[in-house]
Amino acid sequence: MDSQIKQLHQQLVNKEISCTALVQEKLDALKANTNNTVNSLLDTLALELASKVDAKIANGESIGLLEGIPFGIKDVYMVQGTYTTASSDLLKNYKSAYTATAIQKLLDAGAIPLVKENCDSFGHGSSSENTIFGAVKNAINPHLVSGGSSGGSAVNVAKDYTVFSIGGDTGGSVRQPAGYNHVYGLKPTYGRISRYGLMAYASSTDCVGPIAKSVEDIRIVLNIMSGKDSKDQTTYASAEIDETSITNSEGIKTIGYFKNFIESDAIDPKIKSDFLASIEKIKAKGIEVKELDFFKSDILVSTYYTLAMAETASNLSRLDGSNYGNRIDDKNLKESYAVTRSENFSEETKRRIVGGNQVLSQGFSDEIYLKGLALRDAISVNFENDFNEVDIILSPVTPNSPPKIGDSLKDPHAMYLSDAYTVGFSLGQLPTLTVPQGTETGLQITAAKNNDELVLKFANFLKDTL
Ligand SMILES: NC(=O)C[C@H](N)C(=O)O
Repeated sequence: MDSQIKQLHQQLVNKEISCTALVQEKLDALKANTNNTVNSLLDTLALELASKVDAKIANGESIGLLEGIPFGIKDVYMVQGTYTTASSDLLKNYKSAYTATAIQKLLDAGAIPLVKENCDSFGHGSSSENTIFGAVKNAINPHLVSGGSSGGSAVNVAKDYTVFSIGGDTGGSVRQPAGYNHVYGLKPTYGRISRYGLMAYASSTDCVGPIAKSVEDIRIVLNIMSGKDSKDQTTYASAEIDETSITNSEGIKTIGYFKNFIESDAIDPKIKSDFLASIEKIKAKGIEVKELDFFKSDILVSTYYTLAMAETASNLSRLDGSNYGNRIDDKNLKESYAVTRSENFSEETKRRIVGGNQVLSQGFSDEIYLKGLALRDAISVNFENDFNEVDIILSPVTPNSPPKIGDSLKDPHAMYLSDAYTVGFSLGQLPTLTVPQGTETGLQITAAKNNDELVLKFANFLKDTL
């Protein structure tokens, strides 16, 4: 059985393991880990919840599928009473006053939260080095970065410290670290899962995204978290995805890939040849493959970063030390804001706030911000047209393999460019999943809006094909 959730559920029900022993084993592994995945452990809460599950089983009561299953949470989600630091100095002592909707749904289903996970501060980064808790090390090679921003979450899953983790994906933050650590990571259609209680980075592309070791576990967790929420007006009601509907490849006849992604000078030759070899295997299974034309990938990167920086400058303007966070007092209120923000935000976050405010300022906004919005519309129309021709768009997750620790900090521009294949699908608000097959950093499967089911279906097909 592929699904770790189902396997552990069976073991709990058969009393082959106790929930307390399972939780304790994972907490010990998290505590001892040298990959820097942990910002704070939720050990007291986790063990309390585990003993309740054990008591239920001992009483002969039935338990739900997620009951007693240990999971991790990227440190940008509110969980009442826990530290929620966004890996930043500014919020290093901040405790959540409420719980995010997506996390509450998992808690209601009985899943057990173990850890708030290390990540790039406020989601700003592609390497999980922009953090006050130390760079997260890759699960396969600790000299390399874990990817980001949900690096701690992907490594915890890869190392079996958590059964699944909840990352957040604005421009690739779930998919890219999932690729770098050889696990599955989904960015659902924007609005499928409520963002309430997810610390806002760029609100128009922020998505809650599960990371796990199988398509089936992604499906289970996605179903629990999905749904309309009155606290997030962008959410919509979606039908549950049934297990049997994703175990056949019916409905997938044609897939496409972007020629200029694969022909770009920036792509690592090995990633290119592995991708093209995967395409041949897919064709051999009777699927038609079309080459698609698209904007150059550097246009995707510049459009994404223009809008993401503008949105984060606006979202983070509330963090000035007056209501939350690590306030530093100075001569007067204005100076106190300035010192608090200058001292407590990282270099990367300040770069984005300054860039974002420039993009939004008078004299620049018409030429840059409004142009960014217009390009985003054009990109979305391009995708809609593509999905009239193909059922799925396939691409490598990244043009490059994971860099060495330290390299991304030296060259932020190169780091932005490494997001070339993930950010477009964020701008289009499309469902897109990383699978750990096909290239060194995995493949990315994308479908039309609200077609998350097709993405999971194709992932199962690829597992049997590659
Ligand atoms: N947050 C994300 O989705 C990661 C992306 N590299 C960014 O810095 O915006």
